Amino acid sequence: MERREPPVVPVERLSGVTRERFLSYIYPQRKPVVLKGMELGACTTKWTVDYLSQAVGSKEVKIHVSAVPQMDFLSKNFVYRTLPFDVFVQRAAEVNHKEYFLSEDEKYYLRSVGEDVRKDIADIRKQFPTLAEDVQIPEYFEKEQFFSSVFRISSAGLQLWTHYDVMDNFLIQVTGKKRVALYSPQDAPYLYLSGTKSEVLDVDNPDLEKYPLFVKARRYQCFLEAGDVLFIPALWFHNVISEEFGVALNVFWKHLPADCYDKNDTYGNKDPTAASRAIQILDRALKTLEELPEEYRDFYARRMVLRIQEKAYRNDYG
Ligand SMILES: O=C(O)CCC(=O)C(=O)O
Ligand SMILES: [Fe+2]
Repeated sequence: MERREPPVVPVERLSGVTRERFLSYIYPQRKPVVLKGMELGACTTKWTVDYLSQAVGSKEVKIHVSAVPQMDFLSKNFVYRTLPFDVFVQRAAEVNHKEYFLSEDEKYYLRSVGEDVRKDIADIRKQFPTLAEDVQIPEYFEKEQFFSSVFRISSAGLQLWTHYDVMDNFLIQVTGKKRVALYSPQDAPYLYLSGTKSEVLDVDNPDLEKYPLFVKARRYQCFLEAGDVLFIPALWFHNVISEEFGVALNVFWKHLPADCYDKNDTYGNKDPTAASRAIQILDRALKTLEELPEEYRDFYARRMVLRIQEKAYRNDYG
C-alpha cells in the first residue's frame, strides 16, 4: 500500500533582515527562519578547497568517518579519526578516495572543538584565526550571550541525526547546499528521544512499526544555499543532509541568563541545570514508586503525570 506523505511546512525565508527587525519581530517568535542576503564577509567567495587547505595547513583535526551516508549513533556505524586539516578538506570534497579508512567512498564530517576537547569551547577565532578574518558573524545578540562558533565541514551526502541543542543558533552555510528538516520542541513526544538525539534516523522513510508516533511530528523544512543563515531556536530539533560538499559555521548564543546553563557544557547541548536537576528528582520519584505494587504504582504515577500537566505545561500549546 502506498503511504501518504505527511505534510511539510516550509521554513520562512526572509531577505535583508536588520538586527532591529530580527530582535523585535522574529527572535521572540521562537521559530526557525532562513535569513537571506546577510553580510557574511569574504568567506562566501574565498572559501574554496584549495584556499582552506592552504590557509589552515596541516593542523590536525578529529573527524567523523562513515562508510554510509546516514550516520547512526545507536549502532555507531562511524569512527573517529585524525587527519591533517588540508588532507581532510581535500578528501571531504572528493567522492572517491585513493586513501581511506573504511571504504573508497566514505564520508567525512568535521565539527570543530576547542583546544582541550573537554574544557574548551569551539571558537573559530581561536582554532582557525586565519579563516575567522574572512567571516563577518551577524551581531544580532549581545557579546556576553556568545557561547561558541563551530566550524562544520561535510562530505556530499552525509546525514546528521536529528538532535536538539540548548543554545540559540545561527547556522551559516558558507558554501554548498543542505537540506534541513526541523521539528518543534512540542513534538518531542513523537521523536523517540535518546538524550538529545532522536532514534528515528531515517526521517524520510521511518520504520513506523517501531516508531508509530513519528507520523505525528510536524516536519518543517528548508534548503540552504551558500550565503544562507538558518536561525535554529534552542530546543528545536534538526536533521541535516549535505547535498553537496560544504562548509558551514554555526554560532551558538545564550537565550537564557548565563547562570541557567551548565558550566561544564562544551558543546551547547547540556540541558539547563534546573532541567537536569528536575529530571534527577523525577528519577528518584520513579525509584520511590517501585516500593509500591503495580496497581498502586500505576495509580500514583498517573496522578503524578496529571500534576505535571496541570502545574508545568504551558496552556497555549496544542
Ligand atoms: O549543518 C550541520 O552540519 C549541522 C548543524 C548543527 O547541528 C548545528 O548547527 O547545531
Ligand atoms: Fe545542532
